[in-house]
Amino acid sequence: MKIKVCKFGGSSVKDASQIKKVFNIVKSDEKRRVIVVSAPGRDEKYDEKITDHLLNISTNGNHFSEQKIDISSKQSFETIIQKFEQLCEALGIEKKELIDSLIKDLNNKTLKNEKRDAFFLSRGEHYNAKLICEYMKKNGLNIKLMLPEEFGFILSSDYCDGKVIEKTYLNISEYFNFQKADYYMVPGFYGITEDKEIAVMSRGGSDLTGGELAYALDADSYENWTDTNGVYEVDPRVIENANVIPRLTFKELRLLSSKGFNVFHFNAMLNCKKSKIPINIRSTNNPEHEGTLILNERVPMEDLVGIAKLDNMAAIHLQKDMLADEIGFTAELLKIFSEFGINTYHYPTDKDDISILVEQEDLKGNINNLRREVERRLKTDNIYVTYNLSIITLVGIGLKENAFAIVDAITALKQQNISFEMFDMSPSKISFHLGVSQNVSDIALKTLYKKMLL
Ligand SMILES: Nc1ncnc2c1ncn2[C@@H]1O[C@H](COP(=O)(O)OP(=O)(O)O)[C@@H](O)[C@H]1O
Ligand SMILES: N[C@@H](CC(=O)OP(=O)(O)O)C(=O)O
Repeated sequence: MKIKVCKFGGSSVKDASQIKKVFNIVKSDEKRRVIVVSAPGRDEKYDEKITDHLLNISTNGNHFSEQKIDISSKQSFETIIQKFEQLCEALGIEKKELIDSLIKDLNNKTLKNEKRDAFFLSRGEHYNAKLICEYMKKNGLNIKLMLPEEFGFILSSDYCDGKVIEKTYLNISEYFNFQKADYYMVPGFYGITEDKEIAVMSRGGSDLTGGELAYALDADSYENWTDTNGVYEVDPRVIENANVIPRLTFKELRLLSSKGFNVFHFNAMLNCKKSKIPINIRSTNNPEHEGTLILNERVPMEDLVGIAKLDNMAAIHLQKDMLADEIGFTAELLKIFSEFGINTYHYPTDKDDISILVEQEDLKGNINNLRREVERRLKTDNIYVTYNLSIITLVGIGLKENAFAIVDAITALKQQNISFEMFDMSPSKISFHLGVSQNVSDIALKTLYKKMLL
């Protein structure tokens, strides 16, 4: 029997009643054998994720104070202990050993800088998996806890942005052999470096753990359980009552999730795509719903499947006469951005101009030096920046056959008097991007949704 790997996100394991739902979901399909869990997410009482509280302790309160959130490191410590105590009590788990060990970890004084952050960040998944595994065992499941540090989920030494190392796949296929247990429980998000130190992947990284396990075990499918019925045509926080997209290709979801659909970590699907393992995004709160199925291919019934929006972007405009004739100009420009560690999104260009779209946050404290460096190396005539932009991305493999869809989009915006700052079509012709001022971005999204998807 081919098994299913199931990842339950923070919202699915945030409290005892959610964990009970997880247990029922696991039991209701005999293929669901490998369970990946996140740290507890936000709940009715706590506005911040346990993972953020952990980072707040590691950084001595800086993590929240930088975001102007008034929670001290001591308060984070108390919140975490309270959360795990409550979980143990509500699930009937013996708490002393787990809480003592958690307190010991949270008092760690030996690790420094990134290694310390990574270790603290990982503790939410570590203890939540222990606890949920205990609960499932107590309720009759023959389940074994598989810790990344024990079976060898090996990451590169970028402690807070670790990348999976090839050896991990061999380790998984060797250890997950179902000889001593029927089910395996794995904490997501973290792994261990070759030097045996804890590292984490990027935020949202439990999705990655699930994707890598599904790939290494050649799973039947990878189920990603969250708090929405699937992937909606537009962000449900901006537009209520949008439809769930039943089927999407990997490419479509990758484009949408890199442009604002943060329902799923877009790197988590790379290997599943390679092995044609379908990903099913489903709701723990509504397991009857079939959710969204992500596949290698699908036959498009429509032009457009989804519209994503990415806020807090900035465009850096550069002008220089005949820059397009200078071989290597764009390459050198992008090199400068990469030297500053700034990720670039789009770069519409013309004979004398080029604009580079970046995340606004990345310019903080960098912009003056960046400007000087560009002027020095590329002798530009003028550089200016437009802040507070939003990128609206329209995606669908059907668009390839109907590029005129863009006419409908622009007409709809014109009728609402919404002008746009930038337009760009992807080379694959399955997505196009519109840059609008952020203060009209919600209304622009609603307008496009009504015209093109409703
Ligand atoms: N198009 C979309 N479809 C579904 N959810 C979306 C979309 N865009 C953004 N989201 C957000 O993604 C959230 C789920 O992701 P996340 O909070 O990481 O879940 P989890 O806790 O399960 O890992 C949803 O609650 C929703 O607010
Ligand atoms: N807990 C980690 C990893 C993760 O994947 O979480 P979630 O499933 O809640 O997105 C984070 O907050 O980044």
